[in-house]
Amino acid sequence: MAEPLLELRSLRKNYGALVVTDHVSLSVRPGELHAIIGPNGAGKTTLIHQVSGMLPSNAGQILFAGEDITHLSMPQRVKRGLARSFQITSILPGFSAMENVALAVQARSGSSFRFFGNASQEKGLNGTAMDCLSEVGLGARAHIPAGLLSHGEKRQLELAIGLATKPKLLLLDEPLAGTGHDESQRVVETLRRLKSRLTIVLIEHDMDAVFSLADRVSVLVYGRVIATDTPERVRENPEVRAAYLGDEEMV
Ligand SMILES: Nc1ncnc2c1ncn2[C@@H]1O[C@H](COP(=O)(O)OP(=O)(O)OP(=O)(O)O)[C@@H](O)[C@H]1O
Repeated sequence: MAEPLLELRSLRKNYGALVVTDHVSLSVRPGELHAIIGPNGAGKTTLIHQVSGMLPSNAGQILFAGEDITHLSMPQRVKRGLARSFQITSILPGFSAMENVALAVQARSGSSFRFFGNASQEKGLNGTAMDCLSEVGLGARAHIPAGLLSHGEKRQLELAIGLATKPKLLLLDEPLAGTGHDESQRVVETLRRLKSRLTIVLIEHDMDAVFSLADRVSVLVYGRVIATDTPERVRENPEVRAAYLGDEEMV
C-alpha cells in the first residue's frame, strides 16, 4: 500500500481540562477523498485547525509526505502542499472573483499584497487565478465582484482560493454549508472533479454528499476517532449508528 500523504499520530488539543481532540490517529492515502464526520462539537473543525497549522497541538505528531510538520507554521505547510479553505466566508466582496484568487495566490506564495505589481507578474497571477476559477466552474464569472456572486458561487470561489497554491492536499471545512439544493449539487460536482487529481480531507454534515464522494470516512465522537472505513461499512457500524442515534441524516 502507498505511503500515507497525511498521517496523524495520537494528536490532541485541549483547553485546560477540556479535551477537544484526543489521541486522533488516522492516515490519508494519496488520491483519496477522506471525509471526517461526527456530531456537533465532536472536534472536527479543531482537528482541521491543528492540521492546517492554525492551532498548535498539545500532543501528537502530524506527518505530511513523510515529513514531520507538527511544529511548522501555516505558511510553511502551505509551501509543502497542504492548503485549506475556510468554513467562514473569507472573501473580499468589493474585488472580482479573479482578484480574490490572485490575492490568495500572492499572499500564500509569501509575497506582500501589491495590487499594481509589474505587468508580467500580474499576468502570471491572473493566469493562475483564472485556471483555478475554471477548475471550479466559475471561469465565466471571473470579473464579477465577489459580493454579487450567489452563496453557492461564493463557496465555489472559496474552493478556487483553496486551489490557488496548487496544493497536494486540500482541507475542506463544510464546503456545502448554507447552499441550496442546486448549488450544493454544483459544489458536489466540482468536488468530484477535483478528487480525480487531488487528495481531499472533507468535513461535511451533508451525509448524501459525504457518502457519494468519500473513499473512506473517519468518525469523530467526543474528540476520538471511533471508526475509519469505507462509506458502506461506516454506515453499518453499530458504534457509529449509536453515536448518531436519533439523527435522521445517518439513516
Ligand atoms: N478556543 C476554544 N476554547 C474552548 N473551547 C473550545 C475552543 N474552540 C472549540 N472549543 C470547544 O471544542 C469543542 C469542539 O469544537 P469544534 O468546533 O472543533 O467541533 P465541530 O465538530 O467542528 O463542531 P460543528 O460540527 O458544530 O462545527 C466544542 O465543545 C467547542 O465548544
